[in-house]
Amino acid sequence: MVLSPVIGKLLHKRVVLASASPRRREILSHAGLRFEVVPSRFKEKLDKASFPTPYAYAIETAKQKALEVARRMHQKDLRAPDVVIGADTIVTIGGLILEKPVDKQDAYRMLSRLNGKEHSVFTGVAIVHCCTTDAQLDLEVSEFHEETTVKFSELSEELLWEYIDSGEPMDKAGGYGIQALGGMLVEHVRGDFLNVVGFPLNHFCKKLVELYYPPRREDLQRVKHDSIPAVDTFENLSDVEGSGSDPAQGDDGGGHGRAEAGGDKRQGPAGMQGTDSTGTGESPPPFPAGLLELIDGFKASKALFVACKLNVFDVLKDGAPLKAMDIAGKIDASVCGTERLLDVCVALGLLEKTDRGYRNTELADVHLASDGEYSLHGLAMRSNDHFWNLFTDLELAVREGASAAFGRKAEEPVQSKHKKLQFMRAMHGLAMLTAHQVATAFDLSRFTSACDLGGCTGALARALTQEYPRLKVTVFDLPEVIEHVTCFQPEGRRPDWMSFTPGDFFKDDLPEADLYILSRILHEWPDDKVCELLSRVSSRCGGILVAEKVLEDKPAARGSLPSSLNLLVRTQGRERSLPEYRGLLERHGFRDVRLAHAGDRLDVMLGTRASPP
Ligand SMILES: O=c1[nH]cc([C@@H]2O[C@H](COP(=O)(O)OP(=O)(O)OP(=O)(O)O)[C@@H](O)[C@H]2O)c(=O)[nH]1
Repeated sequence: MVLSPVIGKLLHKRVVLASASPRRREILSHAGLRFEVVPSRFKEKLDKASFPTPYAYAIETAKQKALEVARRMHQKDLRAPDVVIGADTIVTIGGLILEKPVDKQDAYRMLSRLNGKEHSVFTGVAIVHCCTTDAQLDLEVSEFHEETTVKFSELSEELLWEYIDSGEPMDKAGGYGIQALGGMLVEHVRGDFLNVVGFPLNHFCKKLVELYYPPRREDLQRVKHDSIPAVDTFENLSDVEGSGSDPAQGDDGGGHGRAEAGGDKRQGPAGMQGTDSTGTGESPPPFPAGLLELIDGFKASKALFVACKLNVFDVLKDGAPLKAMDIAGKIDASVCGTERLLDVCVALGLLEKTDRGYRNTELADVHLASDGEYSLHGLAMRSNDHFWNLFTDLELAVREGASAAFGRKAEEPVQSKHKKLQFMRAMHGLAMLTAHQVATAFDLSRFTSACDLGGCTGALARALTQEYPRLKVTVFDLPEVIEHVTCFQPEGRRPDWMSFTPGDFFKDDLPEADLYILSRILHEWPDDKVCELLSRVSSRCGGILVAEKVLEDKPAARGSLPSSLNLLVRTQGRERSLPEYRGLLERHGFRDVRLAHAGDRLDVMLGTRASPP
């Protein structure tokens, strides 16, 4: 039985499910779809940091899975199937993406993170239409994602381990299977259940409707865009030639008068099948959803900045949900404006809306309230107050080059106390997120003293002293920075085991150290200044630890692009590749320069030299 008429549209096509997931196979075959299964060989190793959202990552992975199968099948038979379906399911919590656990400990880490909390499950789906002409493969990809929110009960350690020992978590995103034993861990689900299991069937059908029945212009006014047509709207939808009852063929078999001259044939994705759904003789291109999202991206950023500036996430932190009117009162803003801003924050995944009002998502609680240990509120504020304006000069910076733009409106002298603190908060938020990974990227136990040049609030220095209790660490930064470091220390006072020394690393004497650290410093400067700084440290130490996002050989990863433009509008510096960093370090006597990844946003290089006599 085929309940959904759009599934019927695929019945006479050669459909391939590019997935090894038994759940996806089951969901689609229960829906009446006939297909072959060809598991994808695509390695799920895309750089998560290079995607603007977790779902963009899931969509891209789904797409690559499907494309790999389409291309492989085409190569083998010189004929690809008509349609290849790929999917990828991920779990996100607190900004982290969880996939399938690699072992029991990993499953334990995942389930402990989810324990007692709410998280999101995203499935990205790609529907690839293939067309082979003269042995040439032409592919058209349609993609979408679905989000479902799942809340776990508070679970005991014993129960978690019992569940892990059942073996169920191992091949499941986030380490649980909601359809089986894992269902017992779940308190509630908001959204499509099957999406959690691995395939958002409902959205898939809507997408097929969009692809196979693009609305005619006159219908646009009366058909709600995203609804699945009722079964009686498209009766007898067989693709069999001469069936005579496809409404697209223009007879009256339930076709509801769609037979006008030049009417749409509604056979599938317009681009692939030359369908004329506009009546103008030209096929409309695929809907450029990603591009539109990009065009609107600045509005999303600004909404986030304004919500931070108005302290929306502070008002809602750890508290009961509040209605728009109450929030408006607390942030001193209009009710209608506040409500719109709150709804946008819901759409962006920063807030949740329930019958009782709005509340922070975990992401907002951890990163957007101003007082958390891992708060990025300072970074959002600096982006709003400083980078936003600088980016209005991007065109000029591109036309004239960094050196011409630099100095005109570039880096502001960090003048007022407010600005200084905002700068430090932004740096502190970023450093806190990566400090542990930078500190542990290499074994530094052979060094006895370290100096973090431009170490700002000492976030990295603190992580180093925690990792190497015998390491004596000095933070060296400008006097106007050192003046304010105390308020960033957890105990509200400077710790005894670290020292802070004020100075300018281009001009003043540097503290003696065995290891010099330059974290996010070198990219701020052009090569001549980098050389000046490296020659100041090279003769005095046994090693150098440099933390930067290293440009890869392939076209720049998306994650490093905004930073690269940031440097263009703001400084004369630039991001560099590993050979470039290696060249600079080797020129100053550092040998054996090694690279380690410290998470998605930062890489660490360690270079050593024979200790000075
Ligand atoms: O509650 C549940 N949550 C998730 C699952 C299953 O988890 C996996 C997710 O992994 P992925 O999307 O990478 O898919 P694979 O299994 O590796 O198959 P592919 O060949 O398509 O890459 C998926 O199987 C979900 O069904 C679950 O069962 N319950």
